[in-house]
Amino acid sequence: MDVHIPRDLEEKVRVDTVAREKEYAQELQREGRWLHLWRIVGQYSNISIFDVESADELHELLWGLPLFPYMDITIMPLTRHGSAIT
Ligand SMILES: O=C(O)C[C@H]1C=CC(=O)O1
Repeated sequence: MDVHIPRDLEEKVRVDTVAREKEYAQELQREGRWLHLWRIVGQYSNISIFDVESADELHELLWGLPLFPYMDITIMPLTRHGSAIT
């Protein structure tokens, strides 16, 4: 996820949206649906791993992100590697 918040977005709206994003992201982590959340060093971007049942579920989850209107998201579906031991 690459975040591009417009520079002219009202400060109050930006602060509120980022706070709601954090709350939403932490709730999904507590639910076990957002397994990993890593910052890409030096960028307002993250690498995330979700555990969802379907593309529809992921779609709904991503649309619910308060920062969604300001994000470019690339999706890479993963499946378990046959040689993985964990
Ligand atoms: O900061 C980001 O990378 C965007 C987003 C993802 C989780 C969160 O709290 O904010």
